[in-house]
Amino acid sequence: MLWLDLGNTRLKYWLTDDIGQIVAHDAKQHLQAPAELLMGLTDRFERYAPDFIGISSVLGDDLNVKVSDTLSRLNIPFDFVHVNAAHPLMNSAYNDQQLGCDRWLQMLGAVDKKKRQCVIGCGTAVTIDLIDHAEHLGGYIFPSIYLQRESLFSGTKQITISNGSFDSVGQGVTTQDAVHRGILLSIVGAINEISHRHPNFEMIMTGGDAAIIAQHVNRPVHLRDDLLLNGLARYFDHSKQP
Ligand SMILES: Nc1ncnc2c1ncn2[C@@H]1O[C@H](COP(=O)(O)OP(=O)(O)O)[C@@H](O)[C@H]1O
Ligand SMILES: CC(C)(COP(=O)(O)O)[C@@H](O)C(=O)NCCC(=O)O
Ligand SMILES: [K+]
Repeated sequence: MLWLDLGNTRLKYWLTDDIGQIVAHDAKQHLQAPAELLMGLTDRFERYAPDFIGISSVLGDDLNVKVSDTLSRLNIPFDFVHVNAAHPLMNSAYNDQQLGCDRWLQMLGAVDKKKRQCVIGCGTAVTIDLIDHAEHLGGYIFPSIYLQRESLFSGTKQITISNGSFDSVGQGVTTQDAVHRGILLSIVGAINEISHRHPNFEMIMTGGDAAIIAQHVNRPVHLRDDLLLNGLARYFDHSKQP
């Protein structure tokens, strides 16, 4: 099986064998041209010869059509995930016409009827979702580190910070540090606030920036970079069962 996760910044793929072990995987910035990036991967995908391609996309219909056109050339069956608020594994109070497919699949990959869970996606946006014994209560969306830095750059005259590392939440004494620590604090502060409000929820984090952010959260966090993959596998496994 080949699994694709089309996020707002990066295209991720995983190739799994018939017992679900990951055989190959990669993540690449698609620079808002995912179909073109995919074109460059088609011969590799053909060599993999998967029997099915399962796709999570938050890129919208126009890009999804271009992705479909590219994949159609491979003669490999593929399908996009559609959010189902009444899925047997998890019921959601969220508007399922609006809920991002990646948020839903990350939850589907983690959901456990016996637990209260806080699932945090650290991608282009940071998403926080609360699941109480397999009931999705809803969640939060806010800009992640690069989006926040870009908005300061474009929204102010004197802040022209465009690179640097997000590695501390200590107060800064230069613009460079005040910007990077302020942004990280805004994200970590929000997560710590949600964690404080829901002390008995298990904290689970995924996404490209999970490792950077988790280390500043004031409670143990389960880092799961396979969460969306697990959700894709559960979704398509479920859709096959009678
Ligand atoms: N402007 C940028 N410069 C460098 N890295 C970036 C930039 N924007 C995003 N990234 C990186 O891309 C990754 C995005 O995470 P990912 O979970 O793949 O997001 P999405 O699912 O939204 O595509 C993160 O590791 C982040 O550090
Ligand atoms: C919130 C998101 C942009 C996160 O996407 P990502 O950061 O993984 O690219 C995505 O889940 C999305 O487009 N959601 C639709 C709006 C909603 O979930 O309410
Ligand atoms: K947008």
